Amino acid sequence: MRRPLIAGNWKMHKTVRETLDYIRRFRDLVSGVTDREIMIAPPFTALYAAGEALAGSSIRLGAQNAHWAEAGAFTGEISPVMLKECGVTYVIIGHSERRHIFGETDEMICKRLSGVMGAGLRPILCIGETLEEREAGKTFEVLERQVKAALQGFAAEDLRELVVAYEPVWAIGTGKTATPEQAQEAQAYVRRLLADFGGKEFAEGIRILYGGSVKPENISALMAQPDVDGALVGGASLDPETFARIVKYA
Ligand SMILES: O=C[C@H](O)COP(=O)(O)O
Repeated sequence: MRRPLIAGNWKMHKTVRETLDYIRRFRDLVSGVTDREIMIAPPFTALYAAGEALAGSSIRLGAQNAHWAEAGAFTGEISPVMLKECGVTYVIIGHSERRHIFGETDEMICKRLSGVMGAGLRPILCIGETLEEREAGKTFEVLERQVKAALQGFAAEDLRELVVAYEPVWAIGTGKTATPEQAQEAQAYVRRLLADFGGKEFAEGIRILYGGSVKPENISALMAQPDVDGALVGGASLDPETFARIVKYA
């Protein structure tokens, strides 16, 4: 049985002070929740303070990206070791905004994944097709390319902590959520790709999240799908009350 993971990706939102206010309210709102894992990923600048504010709580801290090296001449990048020091557990890798706005390639994403794994952190690998690719009937082809490229060179036994997030690009920040059936179809396919990579047992143990305009109103129907093991929530994770409602979906 895969334990659900409800993760909030704040993107480039919230100062340190706003992060601390949020955590104070959010901790109380989700204090009774034990049957699912919760994660928030504030911007880098707020991670250290967030890590301290989350001490003693079961809410996990996430980062929105990581470089593959421990240290070096990589202006503007943050290493997995630095994130670990802040109390980070999960790292989002290959988010569509990194791929499409900042030109991150499948090759870079594979290297970032390796840095994250090497530091003992848990990667959340984001994949997903654009609207154009979906309309051209290329969804499965894109997912296959992204999964294979990211996992190239890894052994399945090293990837037991991997989380995959299926985020159709057309559903991100658009208010246009994939239907539960669309999410299930794509995520069942991703699980088949994972089985091809590391065997059925490996694939059955990997959590696959859905991301793209998740809200309190649509989370339950998405979570009812057999291959939807959680959610990666953007906009609706910015308000603690709204995110707590998503976390507490029935
Ligand atoms: O990482 C989160 C996704 O990009 C979804 O964002 P959204 O919930 O604002 O559509």
